[in-house]
Amino acid sequence: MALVGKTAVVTGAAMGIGRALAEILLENGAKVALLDINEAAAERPLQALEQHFGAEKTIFLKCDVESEEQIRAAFKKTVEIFGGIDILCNNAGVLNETSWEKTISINLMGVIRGTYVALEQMNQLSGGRGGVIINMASMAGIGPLLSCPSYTASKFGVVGFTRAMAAASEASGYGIRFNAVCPGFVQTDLITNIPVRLGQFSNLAAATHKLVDVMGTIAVSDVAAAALELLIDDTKNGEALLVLQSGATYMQFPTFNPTQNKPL
Ligand SMILES: NC(=O)C1=CN([C@@H]2O[C@H](COP(=O)(O)OP(=O)(O)OC[C@H]3O[C@@H](n4cnc5c(N)ncnc54)[C@H](O)[C@@H]3O)[C@@H](O)[C@H]2O)C=CC1
Ligand SMILES: CC/C=C\CC(=O)/C=C/C=C\C=C\C=C\[C@@H](O)[C@@H](O)C/C=C\CCC(=O)O
Repeated sequence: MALVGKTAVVTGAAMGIGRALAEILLENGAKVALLDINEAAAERPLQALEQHFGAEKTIFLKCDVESEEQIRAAFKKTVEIFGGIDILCNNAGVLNETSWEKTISINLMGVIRGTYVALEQMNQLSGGRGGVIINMASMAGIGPLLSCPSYTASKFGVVGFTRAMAAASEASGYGIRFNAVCPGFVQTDLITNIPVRLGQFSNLAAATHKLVDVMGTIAVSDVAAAALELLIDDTKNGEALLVLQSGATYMQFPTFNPTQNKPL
């Protein structure tokens, strides 16, 4: 799908990976609605994006992905201003093992809420234009991160939800592709103050820092570049793209033959 003239919604767009996603979408000619709970944090990045790409190409909408009402209002405003939605990047997420409910509500349920509200606008079966939805998972959605069990659960859920939605969409004719991005450690605020973020698992902070040292970190631009391939390539549906310092790799998952109930 060519991005020129398309409309994208990015959640958690005020900083980090979400801001990088917004930038690469704008660089490729899309209009972008930047959604975030943190309006103050979005102010300066938005000014910079407006100066570079033009104010007519971007809007910021305050939105808490824990609220279906706020998501629906933001999507409605986006359609009013830009005429429709072609792309959704469910990116907002937190790392907070002290409050596992919050982690699940934002990281997993926020992706599900955003997807289901977006279907009301994007699904070709209900008059939408179709398009593509990218869900920001993590390498911790491919393999468990011992110091972050609830975060890991949220990201495994994002990968599973994405792959199931991709299959449902293809079988039903939604005209929407669904793909997950699974980065390793990325240089953002989310991986600062790790011990505080680990809550009852803070005893595993040293092991986590060691993993960061061994695996290294990547830049937000590396994640955005990997996501771009999933946005543009119309053959990509149901993928989980692992993004590490060594590059991006499409994960292979076992397929089961229900009649034999064992991996093929
Ligand atoms: N930083 C990393 O190492 C990795 C991050 N990820 C994922 O990437 C996504 C983005 O994370 P980062 O850019 O690293 O973090 P970040 O902390 O830099 O940015 C997260 C953004 O989401 C926003 N946000 C938080 N809760 C929200 C809510 N309820 N509603 C709306 N917006 C909300 C924040 O205000 C912030 O602007 C997250 O889903 C995270 O789990 C995945 C793999 C690695
Ligand atoms: C402390 C920072 C936490 C959250 C940010 C985030 O999402 C970073 C995740 C980065 C790495 C996660 C690594 C998990 C590693 C273990 O699960 C190992 O079992 C390896 C996992 C998968 C290997 C993938 C493959 O098959 O090659």
